[in-house]
Amino acid sequence: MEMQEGKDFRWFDVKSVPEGYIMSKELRPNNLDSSFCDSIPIIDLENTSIEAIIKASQEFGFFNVINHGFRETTMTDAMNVLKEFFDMPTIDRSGVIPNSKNWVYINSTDYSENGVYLWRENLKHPCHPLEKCIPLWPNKPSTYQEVIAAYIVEIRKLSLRIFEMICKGLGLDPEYLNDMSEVQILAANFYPPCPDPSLTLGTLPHRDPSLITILNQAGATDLQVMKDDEWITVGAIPNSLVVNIGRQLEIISNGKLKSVEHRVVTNMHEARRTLVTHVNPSPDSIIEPASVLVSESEPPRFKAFRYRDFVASNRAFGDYTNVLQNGAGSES
Ligand SMILES: O=C(O)CCC(=O)C(=O)O
Ligand SMILES: [Fe+2]
Repeated sequence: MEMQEGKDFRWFDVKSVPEGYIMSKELRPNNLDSSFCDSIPIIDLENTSIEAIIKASQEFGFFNVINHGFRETTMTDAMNVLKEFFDMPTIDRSGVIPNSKNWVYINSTDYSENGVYLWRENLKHPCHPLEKCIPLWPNKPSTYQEVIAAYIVEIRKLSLRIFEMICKGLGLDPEYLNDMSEVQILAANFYPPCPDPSLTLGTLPHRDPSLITILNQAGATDLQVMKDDEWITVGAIPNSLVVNIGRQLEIISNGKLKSVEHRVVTNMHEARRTLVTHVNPSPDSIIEPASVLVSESEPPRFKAFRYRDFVASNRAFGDYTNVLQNGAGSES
């Protein structure tokens, strides 16, 4: 990071996209006007049916949840502390301690995919067991630990409600998913404005390695989901949370629920900040199609594996698997 005349210049303070950030032709979003749409289903949690959640999870793999029961301040405080974190001088954000049981802050040029940098900065840390993890999180801004802990507690409650409905809808024991899951990882992203969004990506197309992921995009757009071979943009609904089905839940449901590709594009005008919580199986759980969903006429479509092995062989958390998967609770 260069310091000139006392100002903390940052990588995105540029008039054109530096070469290192230009995606290959196949990955570039090119025309971003075509696909605006807010048609991922909206689930009003106080007034919904189990069928609506199952249908959304089958057709889109994504839904937008409103009336989720969060106190509004829990959401806004979390987004505010995130803004403060990413606005701090670079030196205060640098918490990368490879292979330690700690948090990682990834500047755009610390990490490249396919040799190209993503247009984002990223903070990740483990969240389970919560009490042990909290003191290891960033302590600048000074309210970070307290505010994010309150957010994680609410996310856990929400994930339990959603899991119970999904279990009922699939015909599983209502506790099936609750018993095997934890809010394990928080990923906070900062996507600054970009001078040419047709050339860059904030996040490459991927499917989540989680059971479900709960995303707070604070009313911003730029998240796109693959539907019928086209990218559709997830609309901005104030105070909503975006839920998506991860690969593990697709497998447990024997393919009934879909884990769908998504990506983040950039925009010229406004920074996007997101708080992403991955609700994952515990590392030693065995993932396989639930036995009640398998029969002679519906054979298992996936083989059983240990979640820990899935993470390792898919490099599911990139270069930081040790830090993130082992977390504070692990002996290893
Ligand atoms: O930041 C976002 O909007 C999405 C990030 C994402 O897809 C992920 O962390 O899995
Ligand atoms: Fe994702």
